[in-house]
Amino acid sequence: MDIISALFDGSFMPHGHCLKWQADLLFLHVVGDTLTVIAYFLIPIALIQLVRKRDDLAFNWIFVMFAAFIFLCGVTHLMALINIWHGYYFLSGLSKLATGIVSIMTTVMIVYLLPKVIAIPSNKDFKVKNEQLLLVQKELLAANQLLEQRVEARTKELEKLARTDALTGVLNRGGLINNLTDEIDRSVRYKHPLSLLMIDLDHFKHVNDQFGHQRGDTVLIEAVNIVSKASRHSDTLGRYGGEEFLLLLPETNVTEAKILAERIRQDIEQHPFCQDEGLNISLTCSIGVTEYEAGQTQSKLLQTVDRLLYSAKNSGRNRVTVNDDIAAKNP
Ligand SMILES: Nc1nc2c(ncn2[C@@H]2O[C@H](COP(=O)(O)OP(=O)(O)OP(=O)(O)O)[C@@H](O)[C@H]2O)c(=O)[nH]1
Repeated sequence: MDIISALFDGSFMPHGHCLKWQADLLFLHVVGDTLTVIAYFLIPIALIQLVRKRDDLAFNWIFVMFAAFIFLCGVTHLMALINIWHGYYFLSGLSKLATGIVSIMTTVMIVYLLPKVIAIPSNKDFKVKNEQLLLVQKELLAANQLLEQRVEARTKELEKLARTDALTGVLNRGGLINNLTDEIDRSVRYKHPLSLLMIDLDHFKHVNDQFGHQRGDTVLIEAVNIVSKASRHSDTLGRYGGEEFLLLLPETNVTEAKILAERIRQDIEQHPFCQDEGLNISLTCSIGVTEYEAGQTQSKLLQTVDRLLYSAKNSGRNRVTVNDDIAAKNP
């Protein structure tokens, strides 16, 4: 109770006496302290507002301590203002003590925090880091594009491999069927002729039996070269089966196809196979020739050319058999 009444004991000599109640001095002190009090009470409000709105700020509790310190400074100035007319020096001393304690605590905390705050990256650091990251992102993007190009190229390569006959390098059966579908579509769309040759080496089994499987492989490769040389770039050659090949001839009618088939037959008949290995293997082939007819299905077309090939075989081999019905329409 005594402490409380001592605190609010304003009976001491007011500070105005020290200033001799001189108006200009009073004016200076009153205006100076009033402005300081207003500022020191407003700054903590702003700091508390900042902490409330930006709870992500690092070490934001130091702003609260700073707000308390400035508020107490404001109280001290307020007391100085009051003490011009009243003598509340205990209360004034108490406010100074509180300000001192909070100031010291804030100072200690600032000293403790200083290295940590200095270590926080500056805007300039962030800018540099950001530029580095953008550069890395650019490099990653370029690497990704390169990777995508390589994957695309590799995929194309693999797709090509999947459609290629490993021994002869021409299309395999799957690839041939794909191309035939496309060629039929083109032929239907543009009403252009499309012919088909099915070429089968005669008695090829004998080559294998007599000269070995490896030489048989060489014969197949050479036969492919002969057919490729005889045909156009726009023609498509593929291996349909073991020693059976299919040649697709776009923009070619059955009459023209027959001429080509005959040339291929002769080229194979006249070619000395396996010459590089010191041999001179003679071989003939049989060829079925037909032309795509409007409305015909792909399987019907293949059946027709297959039937013609076997007709050539049955007629004694080493010959070309043409679909006469169509040939009659293309004299
Ligand atoms: N070397 C080799 N031989 C193959 C390959 N594919 C199939 N053959 C052989 O080709 C031969 C085909 O024999 P056949 O179907 O009796 O036909 P062919 O002997 O040519 O008789 P025709 O067709 O009736 O004139 C078989 O001996 C198969 O082993 C291959 O990739 N390499």
